[in-house]
This record gives sequence, C-alpha cells and structure tokens, in this order.
Amino acid sequence: MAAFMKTAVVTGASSGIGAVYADRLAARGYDLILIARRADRLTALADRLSTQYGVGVKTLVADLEKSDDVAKVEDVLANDGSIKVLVNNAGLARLRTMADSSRDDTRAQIALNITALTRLTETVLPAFVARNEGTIINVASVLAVKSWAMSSVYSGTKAYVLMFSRGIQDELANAKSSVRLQVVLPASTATEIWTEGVSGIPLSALGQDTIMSAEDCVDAALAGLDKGELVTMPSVEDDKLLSAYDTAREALFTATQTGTPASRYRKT
Ligand SMILES: NC(=O)C1=CN([C@@H]2O[C@H](COP(=O)(O)OP(=O)(O)OC[C@H]3O[C@@H](n4cnc5c(N)ncnc54)[C@H](OP(=O)(O)O)[C@@H]3O)[C@@H](O)[C@H]2O)C=CC1
Ligand SMILES: N[C@@H](C=O)C(=O)O
Repeated sequence: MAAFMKTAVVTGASSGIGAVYADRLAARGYDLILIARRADRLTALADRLSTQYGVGVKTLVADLEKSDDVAKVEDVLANDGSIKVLVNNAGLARLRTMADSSRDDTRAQIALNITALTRLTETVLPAFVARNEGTIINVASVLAVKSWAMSSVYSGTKAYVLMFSRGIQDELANAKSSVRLQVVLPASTATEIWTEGVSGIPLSALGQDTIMSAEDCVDAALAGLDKGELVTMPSVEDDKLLSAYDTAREALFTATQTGTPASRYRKT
C-alpha cells in the first residue's frame, strides 16, 4: 500500500518558505506531514490544504532544537514507507556579531540548521536508497557562500548544509541512484525570519529590491528541481556564475594535491 502512496515531509511548515512548500507539494498530490513548534499554525494550514487539495495532512509538533523531539520525528519518518519527499526547511537565523551573540543563539542555530537536518536526512536516506526513489530538498541560503560580520554562525551552518548536500549528491551519483537531493540557496525572502525576534533584523531594513516573495522562491526552487538541478539559487539570473564558482572550487582543491609546500613558503 505504502508503495502507491506518496507523502512529503516539510519541516518548518508553520510559516514562510516551509508553508509554501507544503502548499505546492499538496497541489502536486502529496499527502503531507507538517512539522514545527506552533501547533495552531500547523493545524490551520493542515485544514486549509486538506480541504483545498483533498490530500491527507498530519501535523507533528516538535522542537527540532531538542534531541528528544528530533528522535520523535525520526521514529515517525523511519516507520512510514510512503514518504517520498523530505524538505529540510526549518531554520533559524540570529544575525549578530559574535561579540553580541549568546552561546544559546549559537547552540540553537547549530542544533536546528545542522544537527536536526543531518539527523532527518540520515533517517530517510537509507530507505530512499533501498527503494531507489525519493527526493530530499535541503534549504540552505546564499549565506552559505558569503559570511558577513553578523552571520558567522548562521553562514557556517548554511555552508555545512551546502557541503553536506554536495557530498551526498556525489555519493548518489557514484551509486547511479535515482534518489535526488537538491540544495536550495534562497537570497532575502519575505518571511518571519526577518523580524527583531528572530534574525534581529526587520524586513524593512533590507534593500527592498533584493527581497523575493516566499511563493516566488519556492516556485523557482521547484522549477529547478523539475529541471534536475542539484543546486538551485532562485534569485541568480546568470546560472553560469554557479558553474564558474564550482569550477573555481574544483580547481582550487585540485591545486592542493601536490604534497609539497608552495614555493612562496619555502626558505630560499
Ligand atoms: N527568509 C530568508 O530570507 C531566507 C531563509 N532561508 C532559510 O529558509 C528556511 C525557512 O525560513 P523562513 O521561511 O525564511 O523563516 P520563518 O521564520 O518564516 O520559518 C521558519 C520555520 O522554521 C520553524 N522552526 C524554527 N525553529 C524551529 C524549531 N526549533 N523546531 C522546529 N521548527 C522550527 C518555524 O516554525 P515554529 O516557529 O512554529 O517552530 C517556521 O515554520 C530556513 O532554513 C532559513 O534559514 C534561507 C535564505 C533566505
Ligand atoms: N535567512 C536569511 C537570514 O536571516 C538568509 O539566509 O539570508
């Protein structure tokens, strides 16, 4: 039975980008498991999506910064063979300098953006690989390739998401697997992350022409998925920039494989 059903899991579905993923995946006929902390938001979204699209929607209230709650989610995911898509979207930004950051802010970003995403990926990946089907979408950020003075920890977590995803993509390609992993790097998107209480920066402080709607972001990301992209940057017009970045990265890595110190470091 599970083989004929298709369920998508979306973390951080109670607002912003995650809520739009939930909507778009429901429109594509997926039953949903929606995860976040705010039960009221999840229930309201579940009611709307099940009515609008006629899909089954379950909600799972979990604080993914907490190991026990992640374990609860892992348990659900590990025992549901109908899961075909995991959107690792839940994320937290605390944009402030290290001097102004608390250790709790740092811990929370690492726990949610890195640890929970890794654990949920580890949970679904073996079953996807065994069935040779399934899609993981990891939401990183353009701040995976750029660190500001105020984004050291956040950028570090998103660089992890990018590199973690790229390694798994190589692994899947080497195994000629049909399992897909797409990593999405949104730029500034109009969501609740841009509030004093979350990132510490209100949306009004950003260049207004740099902000994308969450709907445009997710629709572009899904268009990238449909095109077979591994890395999708919804706001980048010139896609050659991404291939140039990858080429430079590969060239730099290859140049490290010499076994000898570079001449500028040798005593003359
Ligand atoms: N908006 C932007 O400019 C950009 C966003 N991103 C990334 O997009 C993703 C979605 O963020 P966005 O939609 O913008 O922001 P929102 O703040 O609107 O959404 C964040 C989602 O994550 C959930 N979440 C936060 N903390 C936890 C937690 N401890 N446990 C479980 N769920 C949690 C929130 O739900 P709840 O509070 O109910 O738990 C909410 O559903 C994040 O990974 C973010 O880093 C990347 C680049 C740009
Ligand atoms: N989520 C944003 C910062 O808060 C970003 O990634 O740009």
